[in-house]
Amino acid sequence: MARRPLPRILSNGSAQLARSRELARTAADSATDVLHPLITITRGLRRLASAGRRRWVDTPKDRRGALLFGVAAVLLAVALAPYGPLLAVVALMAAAAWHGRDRTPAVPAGPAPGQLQRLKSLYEALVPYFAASDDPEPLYARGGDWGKVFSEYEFDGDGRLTHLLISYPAYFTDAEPASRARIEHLLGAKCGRGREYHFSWDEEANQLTVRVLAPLPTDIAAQPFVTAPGETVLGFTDPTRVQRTLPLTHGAHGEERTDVPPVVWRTGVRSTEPHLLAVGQPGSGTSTLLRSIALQALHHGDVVIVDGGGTGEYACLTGRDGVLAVECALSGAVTSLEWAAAETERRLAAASKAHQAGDPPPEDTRRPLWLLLDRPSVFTHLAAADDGGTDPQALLVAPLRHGRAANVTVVVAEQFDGLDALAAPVRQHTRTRVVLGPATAEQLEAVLGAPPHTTPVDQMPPGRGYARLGTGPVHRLQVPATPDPYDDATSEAHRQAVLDLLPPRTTPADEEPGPVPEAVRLDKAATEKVAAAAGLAPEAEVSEPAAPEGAAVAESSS
Ligand SMILES: Nc1ncnc2c1ncn2[C@@H]1O[C@H](COP(=O)(O)OP(=O)(O)OP(=O)(O)O)[C@@H](O)[C@H]1O
Repeated sequence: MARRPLPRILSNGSAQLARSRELARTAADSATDVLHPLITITRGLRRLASAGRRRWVDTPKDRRGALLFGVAAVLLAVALAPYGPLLAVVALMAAAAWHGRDRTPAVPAGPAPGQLQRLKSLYEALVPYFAASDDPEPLYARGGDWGKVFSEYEFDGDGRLTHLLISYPAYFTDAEPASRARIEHLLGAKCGRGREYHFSWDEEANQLTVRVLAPLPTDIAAQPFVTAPGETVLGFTDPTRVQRTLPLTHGAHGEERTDVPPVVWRTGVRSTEPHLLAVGQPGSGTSTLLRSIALQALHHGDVVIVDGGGTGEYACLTGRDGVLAVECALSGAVTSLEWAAAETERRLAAASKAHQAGDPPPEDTRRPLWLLLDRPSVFTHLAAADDGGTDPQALLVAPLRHGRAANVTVVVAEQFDGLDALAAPVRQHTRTRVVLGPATAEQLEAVLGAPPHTTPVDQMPPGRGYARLGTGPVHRLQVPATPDPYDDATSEAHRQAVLDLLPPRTTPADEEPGPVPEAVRLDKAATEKVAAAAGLAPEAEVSEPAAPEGAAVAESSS
């Protein structure tokens, strides 16, 4: 069957359209070239006129007459002078041309020579990772065109890259973490060490965006944070993934004000990750994080602290309103956690009775109770050494499992080498995770459950690390400086910031335990261990769970 020819408009209409568009564009370009001097002079006249108007408006009313007279005299002189009007017009045009010139700074045509060298070497470094020998049109090839793959780039004043958009071939295995990690490692090294980079992979468009992250602020001290009940600020992060900001003071004496994106952890009945595990090397700042959490928790709740480190880092909290116990010894830890387990069950039973009766949960089940455990693995080892000794972690099962409904929150801080000693329920129920201080990629992934999207930094300041709430994104984190105010090395401003946040003391002055020298504390722990080994009864016994409000301070650190 013979094919009917396509209608004319369909066969060559679009070609004609394109040709006319091209003609119109050329005509417009030529017109712009011809009219350019006219456009410049018009713009200049407009600018001169508006400058004259401004001058007139700025002149005080009593001097306007003199100004008008001056202008009229000049005009008269010009009009009477030979060739005056002609010279005046020429001068005016020259002034207009000068003022009307285009003042937008010329955009550099491309990168400076040093920057070009960096881009070229980065391209060459990526070739082995992104090239395939059987690709007929390779994006990456030795001596290839870097301009095709780096569509956006920015440099800082020192000529180092701060932003880069990289295109890569579709066959690159960007869904595999190992492949991504190789590229991220290479880019981190080639773009300059000592800075942190954020990588954002767009698998659909086959593009990778690299951004340099500004360092997180390290001079933010503990302070009252503007949060709702049930919210705890773990620290501060980048604005990339967190939209909310907190108004804060910072600087050596808290003299500056700033808005910083926080990592906010929600606890309580509606929380999906009601317990927290913080891990780090010794000295990485996990105790500081626990202290920061305790100071925030004390606004609305009660706190029990179990300190396996035994260095008295929580002594400042002893005897304060809402602090039910600060335990540094195994027997005290067991006693307090037995009480906490019983209290959790009591709260559950009371709440369920109220539900059945159609009443709201009783008031004494709603006040948040916080169990903060620093290095519980130490007590686990001590309990194992004591034949038949109770492991405090075993007492955490009820608070961990039912804490959400009973308003009981468990926070555990542990060092990397003590992670193996953590009980299964602790690992299973602590779904908010924090890693502070230096950590390998494997350690980060093991604790957080996902790798961070940023390169590790060479020098980790104390309190710096990563946080992940449940299955959410991994955030960079800087914990607010919340030092032990009894530590001599603490700066006066930070010490005062913590002292200002401490609740008033509830223990009478003569019973106040006060800060205890480390040697005494350790002696006591050792004595108890021996006593327990000899089958002696623990020194403090709490059989009934006391009501949290106004509860006596269970003190084992004095
Ligand atoms: N967020 C922070 N900001 C400023 N300094 C911090 C921060 N966190 C910790 N530090 C400082 O780092 C040091 C160690 O902190 P911290 O005692 O909290 O670490 P740790 O992990 O508990 O170590 P350890 O278990 O050995 O005591 C302290 O001198 C503390 O002041």
